[in-house]
Amino acid sequence: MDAPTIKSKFLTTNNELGLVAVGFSGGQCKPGVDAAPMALIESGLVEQLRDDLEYAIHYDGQVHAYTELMPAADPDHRGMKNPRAVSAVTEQLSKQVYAHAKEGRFVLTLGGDHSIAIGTISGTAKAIRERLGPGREMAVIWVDAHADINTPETSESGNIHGMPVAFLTGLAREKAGEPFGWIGEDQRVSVKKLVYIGLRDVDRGEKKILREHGIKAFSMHDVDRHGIGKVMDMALGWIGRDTPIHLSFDIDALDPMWAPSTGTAVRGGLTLREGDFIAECVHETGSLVALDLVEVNPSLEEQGAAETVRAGVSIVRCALGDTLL
Ligand SMILES: NC(=[NH2+])NCCC[C@H](N)C(=O)O
Ligand SMILES: [Mn+2]
Ligand SMILES: [Mn+2]
Repeated sequence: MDAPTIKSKFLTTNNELGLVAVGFSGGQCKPGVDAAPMALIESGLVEQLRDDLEYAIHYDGQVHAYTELMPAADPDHRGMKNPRAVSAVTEQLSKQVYAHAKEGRFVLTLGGDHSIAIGTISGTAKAIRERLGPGREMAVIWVDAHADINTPETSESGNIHGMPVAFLTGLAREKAGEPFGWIGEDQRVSVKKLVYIGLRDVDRGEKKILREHGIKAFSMHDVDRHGIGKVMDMALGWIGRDTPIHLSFDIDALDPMWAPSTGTAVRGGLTLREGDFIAECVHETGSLVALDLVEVNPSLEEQGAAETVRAGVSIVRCALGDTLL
């Protein structure tokens, strides 16, 4: 197979990829999502990226569980569960992702629950700001059944995987000394540069936030009305050309028919092809600088675990330039 021709114009090295495997589940309550990176890697993802898609892969060979960072005690804070654990993991992950992005590598992070995006997006946002200079902001495409934009106060669950976007946009903030006080201005992204695709289970408080801040969101209703092709044109049009893109893909954006093994499955989702198509379109922009794949939980719906892993591998391949022909 020929090497893919489009790789990101924002990377200094056109085929180098930093891979971070994050075996962390503390942003929600169900064990098992920490096993996803190993399951994805065991299914041959790394070899496929190296041999089929011709990336030079920088990977430390570890699934990070960050056990050395786990606090002895972690009482709730502003209603958040495991705040210090999630904070410690995401702060460390942010440095790892930043180090890859700073070298001009594409950064692929395999989660883990979606709280880890606090680490990944803060890391790329900082590196991109430094590399492109002031005034150049990164965009985020968040593909998910959920908006994950609860503040600690609006959240009904206290699970931090439902809050990463609030911390990353500064809608939720903490002071120095509080768990998420480490997130600095240079690590945040603008609500104007955020686009959602696939939403269908958004909490009441989140809907209010989306409305009040004019956040661009394409729900499943929009996908049904316009088709995924038009939705992608609109989503990418909103972001504009020449803006680096971080794609954060929650596998629960897909319908449980294709991805049943995930902690908060919601019916009425994207088909496998629609998910792959989103990833293909984002790749085609030539602006993709990082990808997260999160919320695969091989221990749930064991019948469907292999299929869910396969769906995850497919999304990653498409985002990294795999083509059908
Ligand atoms: N990353 C996810 N799967 N998030 C699900 C979030 C569900 C719900 N909105 C909450 O705040 O708890
Ligand atoms: Mn979700
Ligand atoms: Mn999510």
